[in-house]
Amino acid sequence: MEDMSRNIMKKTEDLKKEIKLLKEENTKTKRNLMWKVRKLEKDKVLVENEKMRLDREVKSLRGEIERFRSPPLVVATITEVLEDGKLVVKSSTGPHFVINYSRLLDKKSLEPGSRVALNQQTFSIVNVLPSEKDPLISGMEVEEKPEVSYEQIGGLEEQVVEIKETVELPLKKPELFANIGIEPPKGVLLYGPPGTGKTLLAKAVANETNATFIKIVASEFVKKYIGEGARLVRGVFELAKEKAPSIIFIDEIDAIAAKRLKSSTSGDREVQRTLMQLLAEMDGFEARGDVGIVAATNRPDILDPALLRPGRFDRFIEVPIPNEDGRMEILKIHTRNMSLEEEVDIRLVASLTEGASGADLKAICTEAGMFAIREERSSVTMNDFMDAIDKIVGLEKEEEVRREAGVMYG
Ligand SMILES: Nc1ncnc2c1ncn2[C@@H]1O[C@H](COP(=O)(O)OP(=O)(O)OP(=O)(O)O)[C@@H](O)[C@H]1O
Repeated sequence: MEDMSRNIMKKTEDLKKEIKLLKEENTKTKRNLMWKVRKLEKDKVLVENEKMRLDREVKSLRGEIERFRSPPLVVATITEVLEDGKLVVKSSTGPHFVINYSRLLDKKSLEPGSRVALNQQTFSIVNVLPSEKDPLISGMEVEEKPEVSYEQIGGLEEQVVEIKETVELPLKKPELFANIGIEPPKGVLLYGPPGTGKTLLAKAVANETNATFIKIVASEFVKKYIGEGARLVRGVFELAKEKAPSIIFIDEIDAIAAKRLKSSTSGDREVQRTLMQLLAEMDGFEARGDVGIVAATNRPDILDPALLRPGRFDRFIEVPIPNEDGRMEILKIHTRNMSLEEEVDIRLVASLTEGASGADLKAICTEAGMFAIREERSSVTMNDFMDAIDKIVGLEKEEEVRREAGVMYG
């Protein structure tokens, strides 16, 4: 009896153990299954995302195919807007058409001169096109009366007097020259290192004479508009006459007016043609008229003497790197509106910046201001200026090393 009861107990024990094991196994399996379900759910989301992405790609490729399949559109220019909701357009292939247009189009953009794209079969307007950009305009800067006055130019008193006499006076009082019986200079050449204020001087003259300032960068012209230089020069002079009084400022003139080299590539010939056109334009107009011509270069030594003959650029004004007093004047101008700590000694900044151009000094002031802003201060300290000098002078040195192969002005 006792044996039996022990046996039963043992069996019960074993069964309990087995149940416990099974329970544990069950929990494990459950956990595994849950983990698998979660993973599958994650995979599902990934697959769904991927599907969405592929759907989008298919859609965009379909659009692309559609675009390739659609017939080309005809470009036309509106010549007349008729009263009954119709337009007369001149297609780029020649003929004129009278067409209807959708009321959904912005009526304001449909005016004579606007360019539109037409469906080849139905001749309905598919698109109003942006106006054609004249390459002449994108190669030049045109400013009606620039906002630069002589007070914003530091350390160039003599140059200001000279430019007033040679460019401003003939524009303002041509009769003075006529009475005395002399021709004022036609073109004035400003020469000196980069960033010394040549553009500023030309802009200030334009401001003083209420003239339109038309700036072209000769090197850009040669690079961007191959084969078009001469036409563009003509265009610039035409525009200057149209907008008169005006000042034409030709920056980096050496790019089109370097001494003629013996070897002549097609690029050289193109530059030659541009220069010839410039000379022809200068020869063809009245010095006492209302267009002033100012050119600038860092390399006066390489200019073609033909350009410097009387009646062309026959006045030269040197715009040098400022001396200490000049630097002081320029620093005063650029710190005029800055909030400075009392300790800031501009004279010391001027004495520590030997060799800096006006543009460098402006950069030093801006950088000093940036140091203060970065440290969330509301005024600039002497330390900020010292750090700024280090930074800008350091950059200059790097630049010098990079340029070391080129022969520079001075
Ligand atoms: N004499 C100066 N007085 C005050 N600011 C100056 C002076 N020179 C240069 N600057 C500052 O540097 C900037 C660049 O000068 P600017 O464009 O006149 O030089 P640039 O001689 O025409 O140079 P580049 O030969 O590179 O065309 C000016 O906008 C001005 O802020």
